[in-house]
Amino acid sequence: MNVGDRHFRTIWLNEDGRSVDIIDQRWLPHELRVETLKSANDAATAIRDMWVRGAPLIGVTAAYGVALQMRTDPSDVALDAVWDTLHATRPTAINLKWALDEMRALLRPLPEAERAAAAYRRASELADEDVELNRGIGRNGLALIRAIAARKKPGETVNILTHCNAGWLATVDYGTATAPIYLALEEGIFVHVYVDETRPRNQGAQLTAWEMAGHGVPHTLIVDNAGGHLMQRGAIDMVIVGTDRTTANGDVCNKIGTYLKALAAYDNHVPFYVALPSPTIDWTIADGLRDVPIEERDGDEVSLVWGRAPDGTLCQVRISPDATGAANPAFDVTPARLVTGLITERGVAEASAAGLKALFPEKAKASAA
Ligand SMILES: CSC[C@H]1O[C@H](OP(=O)(O)O)[C@H](O)[C@@H]1O
Repeated sequence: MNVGDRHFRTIWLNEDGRSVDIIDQRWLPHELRVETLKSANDAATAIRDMWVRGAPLIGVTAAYGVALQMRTDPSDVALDAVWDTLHATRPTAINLKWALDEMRALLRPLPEAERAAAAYRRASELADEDVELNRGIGRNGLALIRAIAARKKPGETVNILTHCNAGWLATVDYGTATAPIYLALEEGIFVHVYVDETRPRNQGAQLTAWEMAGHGVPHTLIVDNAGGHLMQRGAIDMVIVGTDRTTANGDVCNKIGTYLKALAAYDNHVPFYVALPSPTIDWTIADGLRDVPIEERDGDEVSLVWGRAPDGTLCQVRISPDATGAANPAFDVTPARLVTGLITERGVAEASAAGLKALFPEKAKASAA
């Protein structure tokens, strides 16, 4: 997306043709910092410590991490070791394993001398494919926004709530939940986005709000607990969120707090959509509550908050007593029954095994549902 007059992706090959540049998202919205990953371990750190985050972007970063390793040591042992190292960084987003499996399946049969070039090529392809998948999600989600706009009076706004950041910063470009919003704005539809701050790391307040402001999308930051209140008062026309792993029967794992939004939407008859590229579907599991691993992150992410001090410096402040420990589950699971539809690159699927198989028939045999 454009940042000022410069187009950015979230990750790209450095001009040296070997290292990999990323936007280090920890410092947004206050500073746009680019970091250079020079090794697979750098890529692992960037994923684990959330310099980059978001399921599709995690996958592409891991793919480049494999390429960085193949340039250093293209052996089978190194290939397996880097798969293990990168896979261990974060447990929930299925795109991580999907990308690592893609890379290993490609590289294993190749002579070692050919592996580095093939790995960089494939990582670049995965990045480009992500952009195209998101464009497809955008087109399919746009139709839903158009339909809501058509039921409104001329000039009335379509009010959309989103949780966390499933924007271009969570992918290589365009985003998943935000792709339809960007297209709606470009089409002249009056859209407005309520942005959940999304505690504890505030991906909404820091990242989604930054994206919306940068792209000129009218938006309002709200605390996570305000969404139900707004839905009760008819202020929300639809909810669009992303996902880190959706099961074969449509259970949706996403940032903590998503389930509560889905409950409020269900109770207030607000359409609740989930935007996802097909690599985010885990066809091997059906029961999300039972089978999706939920990442438990450091409690300090709850107790400490980053921000800009009055003197302009970035700092962390503690918001709870030193003696108070904090629990920090990073994701929750929304049962398929609460999901209105899954916006994919191939169309909008019912959140069910049948709905997903109808759009992805080639996955039917592999489906656990
Ligand atoms: C398009 S995937 C975005 C997804 O990833 C976020 O999690 P995190 O920031 O911890 O990587 C969040 O669940 C978003 O919905």
